[in-house]
Amino acid sequence: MTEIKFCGLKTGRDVAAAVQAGARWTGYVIFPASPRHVTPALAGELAHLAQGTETVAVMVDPDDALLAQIRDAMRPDWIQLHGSEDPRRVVQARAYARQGIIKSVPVADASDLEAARAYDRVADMLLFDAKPPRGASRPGGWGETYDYGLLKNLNLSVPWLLSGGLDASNVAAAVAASGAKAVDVSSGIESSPGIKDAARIQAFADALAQPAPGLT
Ligand SMILES: O=C(O)c1ccccc1NCC(=O)[C@H](O)[C@H](O)COP(=O)(O)O
Repeated sequence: MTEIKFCGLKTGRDVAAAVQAGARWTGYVIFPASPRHVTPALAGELAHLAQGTETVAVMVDPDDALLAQIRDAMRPDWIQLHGSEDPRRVVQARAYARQGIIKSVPVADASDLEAARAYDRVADMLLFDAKPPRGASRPGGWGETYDYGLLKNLNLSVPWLLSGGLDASNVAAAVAASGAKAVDVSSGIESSPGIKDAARIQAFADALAQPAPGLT
């Protein structure tokens, strides 16, 4: 079974839909420039509703004060570092999460995968995401795709998630191409930036329950 992280949840309704669809992880973006931004206090309330899921605080180069704020308000299972945090900073941030750190790695071509090696065994999980468009105001959540097959046969010691431009129409093929055991999605389950759609959330989960196109 492919595990799912539904990311960028902002309302109790979003959380209920993600739980109903069988989310393993629910993600909350704490980054004011994002259309998915929630305050630490709201992230705490939503995480409380997300019973049965592992909660993820998604942050971009957070300082210690913000990490402490999110720890106290939300007590996240995971902190996803989605900025330019180096391996040393990943180790420091670990103290603020109950289970560990997910480090994002932006991918456009094969050379980008080398960067992931520096975080293997340093982060507890990796998340391979598309590189944001040039000049972007935030590092994730753009619905950009890349060649998911680049991830096939990655030899890493830690688990990883496939992310970037996934939706119900392409996720099964992306899993087949990459060999991913877990996936992350945000804009592919929205009707417009920051507005989650319960039907798209369920359709995404349903797509993973079907055989990939071309496979029987
Ligand atoms: O989603 C955002 O707005 C965001 C802002 C700042 C940092 C990270 C952000 N998202 C991180 C995620 O984990 C997204 O799910 C990931 O980038 C994939 O997004 P999408 O291509 O839209 O599915």
